[in-house]
Amino acid sequence: MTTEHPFHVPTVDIGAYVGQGTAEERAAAAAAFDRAARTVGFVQVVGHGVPTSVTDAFAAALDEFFHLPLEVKKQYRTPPAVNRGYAPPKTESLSLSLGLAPSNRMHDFFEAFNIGAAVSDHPGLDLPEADYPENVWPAEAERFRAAVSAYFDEAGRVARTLTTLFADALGLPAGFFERFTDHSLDVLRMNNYALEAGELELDGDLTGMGEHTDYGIVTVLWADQVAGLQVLGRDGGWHDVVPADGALLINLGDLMARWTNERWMSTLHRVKPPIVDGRVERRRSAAFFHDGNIDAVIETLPTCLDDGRTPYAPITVGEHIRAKLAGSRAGVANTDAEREAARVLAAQGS
Ligand SMILES: O=C(O)CCC(=O)C(=O)O
Ligand SMILES: [Fe+2]
Repeated sequence: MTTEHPFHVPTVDIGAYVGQGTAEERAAAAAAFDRAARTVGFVQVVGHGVPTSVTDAFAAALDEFFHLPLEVKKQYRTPPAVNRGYAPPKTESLSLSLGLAPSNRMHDFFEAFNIGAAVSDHPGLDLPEADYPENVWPAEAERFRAAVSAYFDEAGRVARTLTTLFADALGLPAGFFERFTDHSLDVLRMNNYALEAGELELDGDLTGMGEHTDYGIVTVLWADQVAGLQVLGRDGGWHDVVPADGALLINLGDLMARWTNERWMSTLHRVKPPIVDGRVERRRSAAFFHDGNIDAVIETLPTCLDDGRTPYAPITVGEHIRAKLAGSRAGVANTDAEREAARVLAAQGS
């Protein structure tokens, strides 16, 4: 361990990109984001413009669904190959998205509900149904669909605003990312971390969600201000991170690390809830994954070629995401994530 880089998640105000900020204000925000992306890979984003009324209704909708009986929730399961609907506790293992066996030999205890971009959102494009499946909506949670859809739209707007900022931060022409994201494979994973009393003993080393990097371009993370999320710092240690007041946490995914040849970091993270008085404190989160067009080819950006590192081989969004989901959802260890897996192994024990 070294104290050379004390761990800190920087705050960036993107208000100048949400509204019509001046060129100077935009340049300052882009430069601040670039610094954070190079050194941490996680950012507290403020000035995002998501109304509190939308996040409040969204949080209530999560409660409405997750408080339903397990048997009801299970009606909304889909096969592992379909990344939609309900995922019961202990059915997924995120560390397998890196090709690593879960550290406690158990599945992660989060339960989740996924929605995302569907074929019907893009009439006329003839997108593959397997990657853009239709959503399922729980009939028993009446306000769920409207409230979740409203938040999905806001999170998508924030993600697209961020890619506008990314083009500036990376010295690319305005609108550079649009042709890679006009039918982006966007998914919102809503997570609930809650174990019943009595389930604790069974699980020894409790993992809410195993260590992983996110797969796509950028993730917009809403979460309760409750401990649990841990981020791997450059010091090799895991650090607790909670969203700041009014902030959304933003982190970069593997496709951005590939595009920038790791000038920007796809940072490893996990969820390890602390146990207080013999129980875990319930925690909700929702990760909006902006993953890009299924057919987009991701290769090192022209402005990121000159740093002496060997570029990653070009890959399509579809190839990359399918290998990752086969790991986390279907238990097929991903053998194509050596660089990330090595970083987890180096940090183990810390
Ligand atoms: O629950 C969290 O804070 C993190 C969730 C997460 O990393 C994910 O869904 O990919
Ligand atoms: Fe994640």
